[in-house]
Amino acid sequence: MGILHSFPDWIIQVWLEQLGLADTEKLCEWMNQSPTIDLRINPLRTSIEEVETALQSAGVLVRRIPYLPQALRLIGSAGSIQKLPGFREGWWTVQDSSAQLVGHLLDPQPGEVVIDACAAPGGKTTHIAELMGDKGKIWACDRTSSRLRKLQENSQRLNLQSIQIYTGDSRHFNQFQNTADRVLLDAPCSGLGTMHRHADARWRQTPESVRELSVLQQELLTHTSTFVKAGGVLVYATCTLHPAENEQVISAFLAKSPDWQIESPSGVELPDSACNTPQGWFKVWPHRQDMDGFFMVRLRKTNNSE
Ligand SMILES: C[S@@+](CC[C@H](N)C(=O)[O-])C[C@H]1O[C@@H](n2cnc3c(N)ncnc32)[C@H](O)[C@@H]1O
Repeated sequence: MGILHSFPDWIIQVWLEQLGLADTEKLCEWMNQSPTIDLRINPLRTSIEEVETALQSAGVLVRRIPYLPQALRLIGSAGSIQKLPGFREGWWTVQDSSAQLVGHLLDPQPGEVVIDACAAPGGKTTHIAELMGDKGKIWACDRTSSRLRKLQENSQRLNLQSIQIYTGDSRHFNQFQNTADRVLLDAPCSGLGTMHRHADARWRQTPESVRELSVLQQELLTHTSTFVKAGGVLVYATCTLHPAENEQVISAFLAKSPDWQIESPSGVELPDSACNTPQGWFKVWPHRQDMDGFFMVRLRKTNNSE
């Protein structure tokens, strides 16, 4: 039981209800390990083979990651990330594997209009641009301008042209109604799936802050869903493992939105045990997949909706 005490009781309770004791202990052990560093290769600038060779020549060990043909995991200490070969050239971005899965679930196509409603600092926006071959239009919205500056820097470093930035609250944008082929809502959340990356994160949130986040998430989902054209797609994602911010947000939305349904992805590979929810949403438990905790679901607006 010792390892459980390194997390607040209410968080342990949330996990015990979903996992049982033995699995919760494994999750806590995983969350107490040092975080791994994954790279997402920018295929518009280089190839995974070229990055592997450059890193190995600099003495950095890497391995490939199942399910993700453009991803590498750094093995052991790599020193300063920004000094590694290929960083300044825009060959790659640091992004955990589970966050990379979100872009694949969205599955954006060249020439489409995509709205990234909570975009900064742009890990997923830049992935979307790469997946679209930098062809099409991506509206990157966020209410935090300091984080949007980071997004601007990242897209310049990666030499991406298709991203247009909007500062503001995505619950109040009115100019995007029925304009997007796809919307990504990577919602603000309690971050219970990434606590190993932020030393203070496990103490920062409370049950009350989770309740407030859940309300914000539902408001964001309700409004940003209106951005999607009939027949289009919305992916909702968080890096938390709290049902009140995930399953319950989606269930509440679907209950009042008859023109929306969950869609199982085709042509997208996700780790098996993360795919296996009967409801169709994906939950990445870190200790099972060896990647950050994530929740993601693809929703489709039916063709006959306005
Ligand atoms: C999980 S982070 C997004 C991470 C980003 N998608 C990425 O992959 O780099 C959530 C973001 O939501 C933004 N945010 C929170 N509330 C918002 C709102 N009402 N409207 C727009 N952005 C919001 C925060 O500023 C934060 O940047």
